[in-house]
Amino acid sequence: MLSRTEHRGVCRLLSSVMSGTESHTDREEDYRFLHSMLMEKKLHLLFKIHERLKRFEKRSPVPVQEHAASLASDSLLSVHDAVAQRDFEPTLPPMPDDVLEDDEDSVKIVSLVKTKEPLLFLRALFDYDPNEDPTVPCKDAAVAFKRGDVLQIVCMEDDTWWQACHLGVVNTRAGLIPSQQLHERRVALQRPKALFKPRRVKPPVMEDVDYRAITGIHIAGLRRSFRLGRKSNRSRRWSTGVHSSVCPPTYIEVIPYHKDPQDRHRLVVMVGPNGVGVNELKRRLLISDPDHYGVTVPHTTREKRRQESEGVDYHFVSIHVFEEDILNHRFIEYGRYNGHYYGTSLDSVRRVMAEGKVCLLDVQPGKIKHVYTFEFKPYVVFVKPPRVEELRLTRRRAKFICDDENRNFSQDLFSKRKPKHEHTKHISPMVTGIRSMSCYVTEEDFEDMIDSAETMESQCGHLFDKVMVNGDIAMVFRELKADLKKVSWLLNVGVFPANINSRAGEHITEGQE
Ligand SMILES: Nc1ncnc2c1ncn2[C@@H]1O[C@H](COP(=O)(O)OP(=O)(O)OP(=O)(O)O)[C@@H](O)[C@H]1O
Repeated sequence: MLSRTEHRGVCRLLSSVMSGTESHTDREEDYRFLHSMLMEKKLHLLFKIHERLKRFEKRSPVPVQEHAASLASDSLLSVHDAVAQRDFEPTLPPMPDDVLEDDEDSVKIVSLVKTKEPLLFLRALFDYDPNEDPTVPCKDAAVAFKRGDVLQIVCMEDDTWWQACHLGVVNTRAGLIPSQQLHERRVALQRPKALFKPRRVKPPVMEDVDYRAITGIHIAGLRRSFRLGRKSNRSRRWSTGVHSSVCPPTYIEVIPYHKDPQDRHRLVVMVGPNGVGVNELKRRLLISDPDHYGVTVPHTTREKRRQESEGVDYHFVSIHVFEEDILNHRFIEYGRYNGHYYGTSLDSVRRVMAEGKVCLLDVQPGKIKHVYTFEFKPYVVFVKPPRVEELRLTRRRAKFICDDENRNFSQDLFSKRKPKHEHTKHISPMVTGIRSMSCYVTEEDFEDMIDSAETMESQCGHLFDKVMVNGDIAMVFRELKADLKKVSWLLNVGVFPANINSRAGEHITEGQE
């Protein structure tokens, strides 16, 4: 901007120019042209530059270098040459020979070059509060966020501090956030402390070597899905040694996802520790809208019972067919119980989705990867327990219900629990003819649940789209239902495997995790 005095000077000069030219411009349009040209802002700036140079000249500057002029000319020429030879463009690899041998008339090679410019939205996988960070260069210039928040990245040039703003927040401003590298370094420094954190470690339970890997319990018309090994020695389920090899969760790239009316619903995967309430929530969703929600029908190699129907209770298949499906990676998870195979297939998920329903799938966190594909676009809900005080309050009357088939299994599992009624009917109004027993949960189960949730979160937290603390069941259910109605979700892309649908269904034998 010109200063007031400079502006006044320029105006005076220009008006004198104008008055001087009046005698030479006899046409109105010439006059207008000259007027607009002389009043141009750029011209004023040129005057200003000229003024400055004149002032600089008066100081009789000495050349910094003797050859500055030739250097300037050299650099100018080298820039010229780079532009002329299009040197600034990325170098493409040579055309592969075999392509040229093909019968194709013409070949077009398209190369997508990713520059350093951020394209991304990131979902934060940890909480950050600049007020608690003594290393932040300026607290006011930093952005606080909670795990799960989606951040729009503005600049990633600095290795330590990136710039980002919250997505979808009105009047949001960009600010500093710790870079992935910085957060990883910090976690690595804290890790030794975490490793020495006292944890309850239980000795392995020998009976579990032959534990029943599968349940098939009716709960309100839905068969309990195969969380294989859920009932096993829980201290072993999340084996040690994983922490040391896994990078700490930092950020994950996400893309906006808008469901078109003709698109299938995304698969809803629900995970959580034993007894936290995953099935309870599934059951409530199903009852609330059976036309909208559906669950998978499992496969089994055991004999069909009188009261059961093919394709409703199970898909009854031969051992040969089942094993072939295992080899062809058709199962998300499978296992053996009492010498029979049980499993949840990818096709059973597809079937529910093809009916236009939201498929509710309940798997172990370790199996999420089998459905983490563009086909299923899973929305992963992690159900975690509240603090132990709230658990005690809310679960005082909660029971684990098992039918006859799983009674022995249940007795193994909950050996510490005292069965209240040996043979009571299921509380579910939709279940008939199944004798069941119920067991009260113990303090130890609560602790297990909390421990297990912590481990799941630290190991698979980056896969969770939604974390729900299951305290007040009515409230949690309302929140979940509202959440699942949202049409515009964000899809994690950072975790999609390169080879989609390649290998599903890891082999799990009895007692193996
Ligand atoms: N928020 C809650 N408040 C009170 N009771 C609850 C709550 N959530 C679940 N329950 C009860 O806790 C018991 C266990 O719940 P549920 O069967 O859904 O657990 P789960 O996560 O499916 O575990 P598992 O797969 O090991 O059976 C059930 O009796 C259920 O009704």
